[in-house]
This record gives sequence, structure tokens and C-alpha cells, in this order.
Amino acid sequence: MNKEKSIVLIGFMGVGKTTVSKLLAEKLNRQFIDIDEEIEKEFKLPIPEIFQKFGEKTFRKREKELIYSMAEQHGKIISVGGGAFLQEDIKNICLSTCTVIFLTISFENWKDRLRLIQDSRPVLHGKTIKEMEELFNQRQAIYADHHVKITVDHKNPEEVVAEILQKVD
Ligand SMILES: Nc1ncnc2c1ncn2[C@@H]1O[C@H](COP(=O)(O)OP(=O)(O)O)[C@@H](O)[C@H]1O
Ligand SMILES: O=C(O)C1=C[C@@H](OP(=O)(O)O)[C@@H](O)[C@H](O)C1
Ligand SMILES: [Mg+2]
Repeated sequence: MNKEKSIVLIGFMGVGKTTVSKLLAEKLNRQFIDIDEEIEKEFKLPIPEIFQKFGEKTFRKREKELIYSMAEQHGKIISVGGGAFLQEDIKNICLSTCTVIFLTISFENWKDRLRLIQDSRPVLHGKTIKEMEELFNQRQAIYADHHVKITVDHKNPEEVVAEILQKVD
């Protein structure tokens, strides 16, 4: 395991980036950073209210600034939001300075996670299942560049972490 580089987890919302990052950080005894949690702490508001009160543009700007400052630090385990790689600059800095791990899931299995995440993900609000599937499919393009890919279907977070530890060197 490269002790210098930070590890960044990417993938569609609900795939388990935050859960898996936390567990991975514990296993590796490294610092865990969740960009969404950092933004919520700063604004003292949950993400849906940040979107509602300040707009997605403000959220994306802070997301970019925070990822820039974190990506340059060594040895961290960083969970970014599923929309972070929409910004090319974020994608490029993460790919050049960190090990980028893409967590992926089938849409069929993702649907079972929906009830767990629906209220807290403003990007999903007001969308039909069909529209969510379109977004899911569209978003795959932004995750196409990565260093390691892990399929999470039918795996619990511990199993996902074990696979990451096997694959990341
Ligand atoms: N491997 C898994 N199997 C089952 N449920 C999971 C798994 N990973 C995460 N979850 C659950 O799915 C929901 C979304 O997980 P989260 O880590 O917040 O995803 P993300 O950060 O990618 O949006 C949470 O309720 C979490 O407990
Ligand atoms: O995909 C997105 O656009 C978003 C994903 C969320 O993070 P998770 O991927 O951790 O759910 C959060 O950053 C925000 O609600 C926007
Ligand atoms: Mg998350």
C-alpha cells in the first residue's frame, strides 16, 4: 500500500463510498474525510438544505475547493460526492495525485438502496425511477477514468474493504 498517496472513492450516490471509506480508514489507521460531511459542518446544514438555500452552484464550488485542498494532502481516505467528477478539474487532480477507486453497482441492486438515500440526496428529488436510471447511466461516463474498480453487488461493506485491500498496492 502506497503510504503517501491519498485514496479517493468515487461512484454513484448510494453505492457506499462514505460507509466503505470510513471502514477502510479504520483498517488502515488513516484519516477519513467525507467531503459532503465537511460541507455540512461548514454550512451547519444538511445537504438538501444547502441546495435549497444556496443552490447547487454554491455547493459545487465549495466541493471543488475542498477536494483541491484535500487531494494534495498525503495518506488520507477521501469520500467524494457522486457528482464531484462532473467537474473535470476535480477529476484531473484526483487522478493525478491520488489512487482513485470506483465503486460500481447494477441499477437493479441500486434500487434496493433508494429508500435509504432518497431524502438526503437532493439530486434525486422529484425524479421518477426511469429518470433516476437515466441519470445513473449518464453518470457512468464521469467515473470511466479510475485506477481500481470494485463491483459491490451482493457484498457487505467489510467484503468491499477486503477487496480494496487486495487490489490496491
Ligand atoms: N455494501 C453495502 N451493502 C448494503 N448496504 C450498504 C452497503 N454500503 C452502503 N450501504 C448503505 O447504503 C446507504 C448509502 O451508503 P453511503 O455510504 O452513504 O453511500 P454514498 O456515500 O456512496 O452515497 C447507507 O444507508 C449505507 O448503510
Ligand atoms: O451525485 C451527486 O450529485 C451528489 C451526491 C451526494 O453524495 P453521495 O454520492 O455520497 O451520495 C452529495 O454530494 C450531493 O447530494 C450530490
Ligand atoms: Mg457519501
